[in-house]
Amino acid sequence: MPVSLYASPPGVLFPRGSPQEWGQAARQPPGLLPAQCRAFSNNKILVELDTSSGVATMKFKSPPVNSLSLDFLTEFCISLEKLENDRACRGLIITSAVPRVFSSGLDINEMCGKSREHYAEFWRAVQEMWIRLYSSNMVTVAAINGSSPAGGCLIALTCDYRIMVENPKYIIGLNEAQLGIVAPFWFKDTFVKAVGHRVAERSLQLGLLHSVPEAHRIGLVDEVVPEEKLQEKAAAVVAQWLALPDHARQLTKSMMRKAVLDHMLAHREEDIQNFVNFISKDSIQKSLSMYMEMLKKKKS
Ligand SMILES: CCCCCCCC/C=C\C/C=C/C(=O)SCCNC(=O)CCNC(=O)[C@H](O)C(C)(C)COP(=O)(O)OP(=O)(O)OC[C@H]1O[C@@H](n2cnc3c(N)ncnc32)[C@H](O)[C@@H]1OP(=O)(O)O
Repeated sequence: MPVSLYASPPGVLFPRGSPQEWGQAARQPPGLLPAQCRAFSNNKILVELDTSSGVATMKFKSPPVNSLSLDFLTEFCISLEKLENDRACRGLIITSAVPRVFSSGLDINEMCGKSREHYAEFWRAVQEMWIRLYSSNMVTVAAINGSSPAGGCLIALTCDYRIMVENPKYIIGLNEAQLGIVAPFWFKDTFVKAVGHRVAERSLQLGLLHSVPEAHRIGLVDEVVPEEKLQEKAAAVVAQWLALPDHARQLTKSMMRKAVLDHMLAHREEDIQNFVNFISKDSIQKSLSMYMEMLKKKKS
């Protein structure tokens, strides 16, 4: 019997309507998947569950860069909830269906020129995503097949294990400082837990985006593999973790993560207010606009 780490985290994010309705239309037609495979999909995420192994693969499919918009976060949380509640699912591999990018992090458009109410709703969705993934009963593995700055890196850090594809063009890190913004305390805590205080402090203050070998060296990613080996390696890692009794692994995970999770949950509303006040400042809005301009110029 799975042990609930945080039974029913606050589900304020979800739209009304039956979760069963969601994704039905996008189900794979019968015959395309092996009998032991179930799939559901929405606009931004595809999930395939292999019921024989108990492992689901979640693929981000929101081009051009899998940015974490409010819609994306909502669909991500609904997908996580469906899997968490599915007794056939014990492990989750998160990866990208978009070439060269795992996730570009929070959608900057959601943080520019919007109302305070919108910022609050958006930030609650970011929190919800992290709470669900960080407290998941499932074994979670990030199969990072592209660049993964800021919020993208947070998703990877929130998993139990990170495997990244070796590619000189890919980068990963919490680069918020480069945008003139600040990684909130629970991004920082998640990062510190993975790489230690000194490495995290330097990386966060400088807003570093690490190459793949460097990310491996500092412990930001656990393993580096060639692209063609990624899925096989991720499946092997999940199988290794799932070989342990669920209750022992889940309680250990809960114990290791409790302090960080409790801290966040205790300060959740305050964190939303801090975000809204911070992001509404003219100076921050200007920094974000300049960063978006810079991204666009880089292309031309
Ligand atoms: C006192 C304390 C108070 C606490 C307050 C807390 C505040 C904390 C606030 C927020 C935390 C923020 C977290 C974040 O995640 S911010 C997002 C950071 N992300 C980035 O910096 C990544 C930016 N993107 C890239 O570097 C690249 O796009 C890439 C490496 C991911 C991919 O490169 P490439 O394949 O070359 O694609 P393009 O650069 O050409 O991009 C294509 C297209 O997509 C747009 N775009 C890219 N990233 C984003 C994004 N994150 N949001 C929105 N849009 C994005 C890009 O502009 C291009 O658009 P187009 O020109 O219109 O095609």
